[in-house]
Amino acid sequence: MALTAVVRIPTRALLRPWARLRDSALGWMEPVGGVEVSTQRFGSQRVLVEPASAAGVAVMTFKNPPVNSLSLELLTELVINLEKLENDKTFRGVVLTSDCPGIFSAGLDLTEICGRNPAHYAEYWKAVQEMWLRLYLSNLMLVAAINGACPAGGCLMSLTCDYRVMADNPKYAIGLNETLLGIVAPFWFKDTLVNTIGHRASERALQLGLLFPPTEALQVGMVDRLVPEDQVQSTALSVLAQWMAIPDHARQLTKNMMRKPTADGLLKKRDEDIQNFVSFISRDSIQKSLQMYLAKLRQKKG
Ligand SMILES: CCCC/C=C\CC(=O)SCCNC(=O)CCNC(=O)[C@H](O)C(C)(C)COP(=O)(O)OP(=O)(O)OC[C@H]1O[C@@H](n2cnc3c(N)ncnc32)[C@H](O)[C@@H]1OP(=O)(O)O
Repeated sequence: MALTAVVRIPTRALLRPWARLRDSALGWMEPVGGVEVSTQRFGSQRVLVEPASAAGVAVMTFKNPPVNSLSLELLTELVINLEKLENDKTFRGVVLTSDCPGIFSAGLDLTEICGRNPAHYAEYWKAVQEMWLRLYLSNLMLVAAINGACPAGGCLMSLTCDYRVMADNPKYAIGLNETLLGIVAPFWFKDTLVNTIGHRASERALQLGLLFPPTEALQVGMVDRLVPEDQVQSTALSVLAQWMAIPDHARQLTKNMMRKPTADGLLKKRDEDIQNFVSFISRDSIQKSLQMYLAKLRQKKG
């Protein structure tokens, strides 16, 4: 990895993220225009990737202030950087964490699913699906270092990891709170939760839109370990060190055996899932609910 070189990601690809993904897969780069990305950190504007001091480990830090909402850009950069890590065979494990104080991720960016047109909803949902599929089926060992609030899509992202370490701060909460917004978590969100905490606990958590404080999240199995806030990342790294002792091929095949049936559920009907999302989110009643929720969030300060 070069230490100082700067590469440029083409502006057109930022505007058309799927073109950019394809271009990235082909190793295509444009020499002029676009966004500067330092290969020193391997990352991009909203997703920093730094090699950890332990060999084979990287830390992926989300930096999309103020709340790390999962905008189209963040989702795209996440997938691109994950792909780069997977292609670079020196990396075996990644810690996912946040640069936004007190917030891991606020979940889906509500401005992406509110007041836009059907084509945008379809493009956005495809990006959400892609994020989930890539993380959920990743051959890398993924550990979430949850250093703040972790609702909805943020929780989903952490649930794709192999292990979750959360800051033991009662101000933070984690869960799939979609029903509180008047929306319904899709079947693959539900499946991911069921695979983590079981059917009965998921049924209750999903219907009530529960956001669990850390102690309850640990009890229900939504996170694996609580530590003081300043030890979240170091603990995640030491967990990874333990997982690294397992031979990769055996662990990867096992992970795939456990997760593939769930991922196949979406892979078999991606287009149908996009259509369902677009028609659901475009309903007037749903748009009204989302607008009211956003307005409440914005009023909090006033
Ligand atoms: C079929 C549909 C399926 C959909 C599936 C998935 C659902 C989702 O993921 S929807 C998103 C659900 N997310 C939430 O409910 C979290 C909402 N946010 C919060 O609870 C708080 O913001 C949070 C605890 C994360 C942080 O609190 P604070 O530190 O107090 O920050 P503020 O609340 O003041 O927020 C700052 C700023 O950010 C805007 N914001 C917050 N969340 C989002 C979001 N998810 N998307 C877009 N924007 C968000 C908030 O409105 C504030 O904006 P300004 O007022 O303009 O500064």
